[in-house]
Amino acid sequence: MSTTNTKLPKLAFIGAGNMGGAIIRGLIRQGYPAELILATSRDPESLQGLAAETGIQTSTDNLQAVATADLVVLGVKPQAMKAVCTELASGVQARRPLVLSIAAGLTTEILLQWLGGSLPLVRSMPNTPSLLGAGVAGLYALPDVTAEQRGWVETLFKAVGQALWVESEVQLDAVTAISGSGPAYYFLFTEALVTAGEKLGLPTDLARQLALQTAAGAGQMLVAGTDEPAELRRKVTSPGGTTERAVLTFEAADLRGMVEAATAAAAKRAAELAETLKG
Ligand SMILES: NC(=O)C1=CN([C@@H]2O[C@H](COP(=O)(O)OP(=O)(O)OC[C@H]3O[C@@H](n4cnc5c(N)ncnc54)[C@H](O)[C@@H]3O)[C@@H](O)[C@H]2O)C=CC1
Ligand SMILES: O=C(O)[C@@H]1CCC=N1
Repeated sequence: MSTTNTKLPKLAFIGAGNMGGAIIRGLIRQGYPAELILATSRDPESLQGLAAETGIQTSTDNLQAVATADLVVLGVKPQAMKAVCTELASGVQARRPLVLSIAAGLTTEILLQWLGGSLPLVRSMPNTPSLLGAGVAGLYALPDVTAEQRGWVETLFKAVGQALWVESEVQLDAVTAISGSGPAYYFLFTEALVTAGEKLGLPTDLARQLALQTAAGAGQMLVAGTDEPAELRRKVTSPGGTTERAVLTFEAADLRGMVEAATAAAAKRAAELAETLKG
């Protein structure tokens, strides 16, 4: 990233916890100028730590933070969002920066209502592998977001992984169900694999190492993209062999049906969250 480009936007992160902090660290790693990043938080100690590590500016005054920003990142928990948006409303309506929400569930309609009226707004759904630069985020922009502003948002998320746009806002509930919550599904499967290894007689540490490295290796093969997931599976599955028995057991227990039911429940919950928090 060019550090001499005068068009780089000035960023204000309102809430710099796990996710906001990960994006800030990613931007700094990519060479984004620290003096163009300001972050606020309710946790002064972690904010000081982040500032010492990255050289960014910090403040505990949210309104002051947005007063000079081109892009305001709303990085607080969904439950804290109403209070934060209401506090920011006068500042963002006066300055009219691009606003980016990373909160699960909360719709653009609700956010704009809390922010005091229309604004250029992007909703996103990142995921926790962003902490390691291996995230993926689904993004939805309101029609008045400019191409340049879309570019700013892509810069942010590409600093911690991939950034993919969706056409309609309702698709973000599906993104939440697949990739937002998705890391937890792989962690759950890995937990189950460790327990199964123990039950088959392996020491816990060995079962753990085998399961973890298998997850990492399989993940690397998937993203290498040389074969589709189904083809990769077929290549492990020797006819009449061990994998075939295991896969048939999964299919007989309707693993695919379980995945569909689980992700449908997550998507439904994303929609419910918005209703619950609307207040
Ligand atoms: N954890 C996950 O897997 C994912 C989380 N998200 C979303 O990211 C958002 C943030 O989540 P995390 O980073 O995990 O939470 P976190 O609790 O680590 O960070 C929240 C930050 O907001 C700050 N904060 C709280 N109230 C504030 C206020 N009034 N003014 C300024 N700062 C304030 C806290 O001090 C903290 O720094 C949430 O809205 C969540 O829905 C999105 C995708 C995945
Ligand atoms: O579980 C949740 O509600 C959040 C959104 C996606 C991941 N964590």
